Amino acid sequence: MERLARVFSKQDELITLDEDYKDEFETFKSLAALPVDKRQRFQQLAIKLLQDFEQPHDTKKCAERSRNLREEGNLVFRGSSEDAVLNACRLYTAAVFEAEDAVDELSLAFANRGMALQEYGYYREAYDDCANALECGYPEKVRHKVIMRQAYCAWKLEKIALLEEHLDCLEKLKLNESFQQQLDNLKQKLELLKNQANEQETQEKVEDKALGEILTDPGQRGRYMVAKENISKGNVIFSERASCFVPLQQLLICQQCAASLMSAPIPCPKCHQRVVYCSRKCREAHSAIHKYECAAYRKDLLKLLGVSHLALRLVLAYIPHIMPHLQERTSAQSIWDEIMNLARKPEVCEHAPEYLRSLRMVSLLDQASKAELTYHILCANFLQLYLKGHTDFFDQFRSMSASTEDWQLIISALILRFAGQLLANGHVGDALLVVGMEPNEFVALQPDLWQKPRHLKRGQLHNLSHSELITAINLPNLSLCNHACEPSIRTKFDGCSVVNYAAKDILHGEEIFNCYTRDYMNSLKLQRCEPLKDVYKFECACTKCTQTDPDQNYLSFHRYRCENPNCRQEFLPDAKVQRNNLIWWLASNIENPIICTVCQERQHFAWYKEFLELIWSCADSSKRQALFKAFDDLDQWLVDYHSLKRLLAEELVNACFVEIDEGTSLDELAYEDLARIIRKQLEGTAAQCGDTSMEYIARMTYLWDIIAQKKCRTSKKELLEMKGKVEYLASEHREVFLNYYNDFIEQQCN
Ligand SMILES: C[S@@+](CC[C@H](N)C(=O)[O-])C[C@H]1O[C@@H](n2cnc3c(N)ncnc32)[C@H](O)[C@@H]1O
Repeated sequence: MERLARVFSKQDELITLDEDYKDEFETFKSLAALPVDKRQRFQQLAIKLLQDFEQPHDTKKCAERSRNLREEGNLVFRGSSEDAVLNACRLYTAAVFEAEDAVDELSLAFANRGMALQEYGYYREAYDDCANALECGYPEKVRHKVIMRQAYCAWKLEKIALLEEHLDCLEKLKLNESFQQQLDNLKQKLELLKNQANEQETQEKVEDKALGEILTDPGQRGRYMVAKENISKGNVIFSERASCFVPLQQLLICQQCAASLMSAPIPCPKCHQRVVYCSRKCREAHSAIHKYECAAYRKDLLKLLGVSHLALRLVLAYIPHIMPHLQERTSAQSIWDEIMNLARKPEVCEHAPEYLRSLRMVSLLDQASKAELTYHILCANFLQLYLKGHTDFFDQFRSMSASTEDWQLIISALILRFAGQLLANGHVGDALLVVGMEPNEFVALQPDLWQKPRHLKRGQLHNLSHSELITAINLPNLSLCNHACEPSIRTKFDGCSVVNYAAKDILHGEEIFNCYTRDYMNSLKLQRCEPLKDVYKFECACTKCTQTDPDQNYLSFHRYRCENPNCRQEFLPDAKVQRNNLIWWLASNIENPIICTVCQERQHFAWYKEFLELIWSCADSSKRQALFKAFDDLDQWLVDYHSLKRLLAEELVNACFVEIDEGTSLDELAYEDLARIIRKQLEGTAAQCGDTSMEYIARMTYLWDIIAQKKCRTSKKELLEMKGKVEYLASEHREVFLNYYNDFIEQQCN
């Protein structure tokens, strides 16, 4: 990071930006027009840095590490422990990762992992690993073992054509008696399968609903979306699948579909374990992008470039669509003019291809600060030089009329343009992950959690309660929604797809709003204004911001009863006196004590410290009881759904579950208390964040665990209501939640 900053700062000294920002193309044209020696120095700085980023690599050491891990996996696999198979899968996965480009070891690691995955019941993944092993050159002598395994998995997956193919291949090999027996068995299975049913590829048909249409306002708010008909709360307004996203913080999620619950991640062997796929199919689908990014991942430079990495992905994904419009263009200027023509064409309808919808997103670079603009220019230039020097990206333009230099100019300008657009239009997607897991560990391979594929053990659902931002993602349809502090949509992120539900009833012709910041229930007006102005360059005039008391909703979650025995009145803190920060419990806000607005006495919150002390000692059952009582006593100071009550409930529940997870058994009353506190917390969460929010669902997992263990009373109504929330989860999580419900909870409906 430091090296890049140093180079950028030296480059910055060599360029002067015009006072008036014109556009991305003019910007790079003026850089190209720098005096030759200056321009060379400017570019050499970046080119040298790109070379310096190359990382040493020792294939022999990789092979050694991989072999050790695989051998460790073999020992575990042969062992008798309950978790042997999944633990072996973890070690074999580590062996696959560590092998990197040591293909001999890689093929063995894949083959062994395939064996363990098959044993555990992950047949699709096991099938892929057999193919991976063969592709990496699995030894000829023993290939029949892997092919037999593939055939077995194909049978389990009911893939008739694949099964036939593998059996044909095995027929041609010389097999010993035992393998011949297996082959004969599988041949019989094939006949049975053929008689059973026609193999049908279940194609998930994504219905392309769109209950919103796009209108344009000549003013600042530009394009916006309105309801084409009355839409009831909870209905789907529109869904969208992104073709471009990047994992945040180099998370190891599938680069193609953003799956986060992978059981057999397949890494790219060339870029030092930084890129993974959930299947061979995803790896294949992403190859057109990755072939240009692989070297950058290898140098580990993409993490330094923020939004420009996503901008690069847009360029890589859309260039093949844009190029046919530009075949005859002979100069950079005419190419750029045509791209801008495409970007300006009126919005035909929501069915315009994604690259056009993305080209048409608004950009706010003309309003960016000089420092911000310079940074994005230097990032775009850096990436263009990377593509030129370290990939064959520019070869595709050889058949075009314009020169490679022209295309270099265009690509720099396009990366800059997309980066500028993404600053105002980019989104971040979330998913439920496990807290505190090492970055190179995978949820689906944790033996403590699972009883079989996609079925958690009883009492383990709460481990999937950590909602984290995992992707920076381009969704040009969702980007058409303008901002209001009370959004009309609830967006569900499902890998790289989104589904937008109506968050309230919306009337025909009403504008459909997204919320770009924390909403009016979760922030003061002043706290929202700043990012809206800084990032999105507008002042919010939504109904919530313009009402007489714009903070009333937020403040209703901050009602106190005064501690002063002579006052004891209910009061709402004054946001101005509190300097727009009511979160006194954070250490950073210690200077912001809460003042009673009735008697003007400062509140000392002695009970808060006592509560935390009880949490720290909640391993002790008498302290635990005192803690439950202290929670009920919070009502003396915190009124209704005070947001601190929710937070303290969370601390309490987490602390108790740490004890439960460590084997402490709570008595019946304690479980009932815990369930009561979670229900209160859920009520508060529903009031402030909505009862379909990720916050709600995350906290609900704790109640499901208590119910699954038959430790608290419940009603059919409560169970069915909670089951309904699963709709708002990504499909891979929905499957796990529904399995859990069916395995442990459904039975209690009776
Ligand atoms: C994600 S885009 C929304 C779609 C945009 N109106 C368009 O024409 O493409 C965000 C930009 O739209 C404008 N915008 C969004 N909400 C607005 C609002 N409530 N008032 C004024 N401008 C708004 C701002 O320029 C903001 O940077």
